[in-house]
Amino acid sequence: MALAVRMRVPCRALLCAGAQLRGAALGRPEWAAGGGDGARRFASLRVLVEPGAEGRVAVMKLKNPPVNSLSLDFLTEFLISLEKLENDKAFRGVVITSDCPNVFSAGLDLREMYGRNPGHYAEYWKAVQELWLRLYLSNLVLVAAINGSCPAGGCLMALTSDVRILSDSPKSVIGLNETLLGIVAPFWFKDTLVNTIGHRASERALQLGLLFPPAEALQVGLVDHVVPEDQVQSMALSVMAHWLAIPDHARQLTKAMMRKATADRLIKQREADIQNFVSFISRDSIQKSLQIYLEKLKQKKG
Ligand SMILES: CCCCCCCC/C=C\C/C=C/C(=O)SCCNC(=O)CCNC(=O)[C@H](O)C(C)(C)COP(=O)(O)OP(=O)(O)OC[C@H]1O[C@@H](n2cnc3c(N)ncnc32)[C@H](O)[C@@H]1OP(=O)(O)O
Repeated sequence: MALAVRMRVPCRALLCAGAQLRGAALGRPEWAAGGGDGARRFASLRVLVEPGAEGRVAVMKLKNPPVNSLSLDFLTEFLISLEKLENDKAFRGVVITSDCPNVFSAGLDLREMYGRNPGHYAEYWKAVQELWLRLYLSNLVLVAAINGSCPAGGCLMALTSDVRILSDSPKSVIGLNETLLGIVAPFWFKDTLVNTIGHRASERALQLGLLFPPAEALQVGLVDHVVPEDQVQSMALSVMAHWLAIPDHARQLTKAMMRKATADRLIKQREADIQNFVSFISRDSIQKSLQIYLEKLKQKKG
């Protein structure tokens, strides 16, 4: 337990203080309790939290339409929700899934990284780091019920979970496709992938910006199960029951033992990583790549 306590992420209080302020700015500082489960069911604008099973599992539904892009407001609300669950001793596991049809998450919000100022980029990147650290080091059992497309930052989020279930649908592609946008996956995205599928498979996947369809994602070990779309959540809850059969303290210490060194690499150089991001994303050539990519996304419709 001591290790688990030591692993708590630094700067969390700072970000959450900022998060509450941001919540106030949104005019929605309070969590709305509702339903028969009282305080156990709560929601912000962009994250729904519902009881999953036997009162010890929560289901977090990402609800940032149309594509669950990880905007700064979304990240803030997600982090507050997660902290609430971490602090509630009743919860031992969380299933993370999407409330948006056909998309788990479109990844980082490109509008947060395009045409803004360095201060904004720094604030955004700090929130992205915080999301990864909080999820990667979570004491809870996390199961990603990936019910749709899961590129880049969406894939990173899924990779922080202990288990990944992917829906068997042509839309459900998953991977770190950053190179396709003309950008580079940061080292801690890469580390998380390597820890999941190994070095050679990661090298290929990262350089080519591969988005794996379900059968290939399963084969390479990017996901643990592929099931029909309507069974993703029930499978997630059934896998969760298996993981919850293990005593928490032993499982948490083992998880920490497996993940701490990877997390520490970022923790030791958070500020430098922010500065790297700001200078990289501010380059004219990178802004141009993002502009072209955003235009392509728009044209796809018309
Ligand atoms: C030297 C080392 C230095 C290191 C520095 C590190 C730098 C690296 C930085 C960051 C890493 C980046 C990580 C990321 O996550 S980048 C985001 C990658 N995401 C994607 O490529 C997905 C893009 N989206 C799609 O492919 C599709 O939208 C879809 C498959 C998810 C869903 O398709 P569909 O249902 O058909 O929806 P639309 O495409 O029509 O989209 C609807 C709407 O949403 C907008 N949109 C889509 N994705 C995003 C996004 N990620 N951010 C913001 N907005 C997005 C899209 O433009 C449409 O908008 P509209 O036309 O205004 O309606």
